[in-house]
Amino acid sequence: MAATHFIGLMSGTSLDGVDAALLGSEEGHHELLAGVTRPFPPQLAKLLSSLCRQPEIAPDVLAEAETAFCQQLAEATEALLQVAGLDKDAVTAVGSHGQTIRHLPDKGWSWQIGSPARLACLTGLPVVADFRSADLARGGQGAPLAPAFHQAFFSSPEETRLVLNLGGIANVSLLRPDQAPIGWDTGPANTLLDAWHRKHHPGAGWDPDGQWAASGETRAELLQRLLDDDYFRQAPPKSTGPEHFNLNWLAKHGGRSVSAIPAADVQATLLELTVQPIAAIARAHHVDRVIACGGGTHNRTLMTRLAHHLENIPLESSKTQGLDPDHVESAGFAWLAQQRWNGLSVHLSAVTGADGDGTLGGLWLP
Ligand SMILES: Nc1ncnc2c1ncn2[C@@H]1O[C@H](COP(=O)(O)OP(=O)(O)OP(=O)(O)O)[C@@H](O)[C@H]1O
Ligand SMILES: CC(=O)N[C@H]1[C@@H]2OC[C@@H](O2)[C@@H](O)[C@@H]1O[C@H](C)C(=O)O
Repeated sequence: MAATHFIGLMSGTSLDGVDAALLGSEEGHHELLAGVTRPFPPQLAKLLSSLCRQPEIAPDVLAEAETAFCQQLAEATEALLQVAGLDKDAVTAVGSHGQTIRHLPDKGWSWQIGSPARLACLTGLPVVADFRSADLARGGQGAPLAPAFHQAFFSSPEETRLVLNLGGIANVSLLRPDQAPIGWDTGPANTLLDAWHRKHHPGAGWDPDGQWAASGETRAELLQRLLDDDYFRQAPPKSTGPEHFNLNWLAKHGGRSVSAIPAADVQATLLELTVQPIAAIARAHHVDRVIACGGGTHNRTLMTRLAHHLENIPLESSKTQGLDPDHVESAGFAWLAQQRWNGLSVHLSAVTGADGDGTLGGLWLP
């Protein structure tokens, strides 16, 4: 069978830009052939961030953001093809996640912008998009979707593996030999760390290498207050987003100590809030290995603290398995596009709690 090429586009909850991946597949074997990350122009990042936070959204502002966002998706596709040295005729389709503006699965919906029809027109390529709606319509959370791809790419017949995405939100996939994957969002990964850092270092996107967090001291009482949120206790299926974990949440759950202690101590405590629930999951499921991806893998303090809490469980970057940690999510949407193109069901109901499995996403032709 000849090799096929699918492109995946993802821009996540961190609102840092578009990740694009080119996935080559041949006889069930998948390979990341190229990946690019294009930061959003600052104006667009600001606009998207306000849409994600504002309780009310004006249609004109939304349309403006969506149009500019689609342009970024098309430019990322173009840049990817150039880096890969591939003619677009060799690409079967583009899988486009879109930008999540709201994720409220308990109300039965999750909303991603990024008009697939416009993108198909701009790129001249078929586009597969709207990956979450069918699962939500079947009563599922509509997230996380990555566990199916993680199973296809990272599973082992001998080992129980935990694949961990450290984006704005953290999500895990538990891959056990000969079993369907399960997975869920564990809570915040970088979203609170970024927001708290930005509040105290205006203009700086994130805490480089977690240096500020490393300069602070974890406050056990504050950590316990934050861990008392029901989300951490809730059994899967579950998914979340910055709609829940944001600075208002921190103020509400942290109480007076958030403003009374040094800001660096709050950052150190938020870092523990990210790593401790994840490590507890890995230990409880006796996993043989944790494979990490997402931007948080670049935060050395976060990775060091996670390794500490994992005790003797090996922690490695997805790079050691042949997949750049910055392109796992986008590669996942290339893979999901391939499943949809081939009319294949994606087995995610054990993850999302949907009534059953089925195809995910719709198809837009140029
Ligand atoms: N050098 C670094 N030091 C510290 N943090 C970093 C570094 N590089 C990236 N990050 C973190 O990674 C985040 C981006 O991660 P990523 O692109 O995986 O998130 P996302 O895909 O937008 O989120 P999600 O997976 O929730 O949708 C940044 O916002 C930042 O917090
Ligand atoms: C609604 C939404 O955009 N959710 C994202 C977010 O980012 C990480 C986590 O929360 C995960 O649930 C999901 O993304 C990945 C790609 C997923 O669906 O698996």
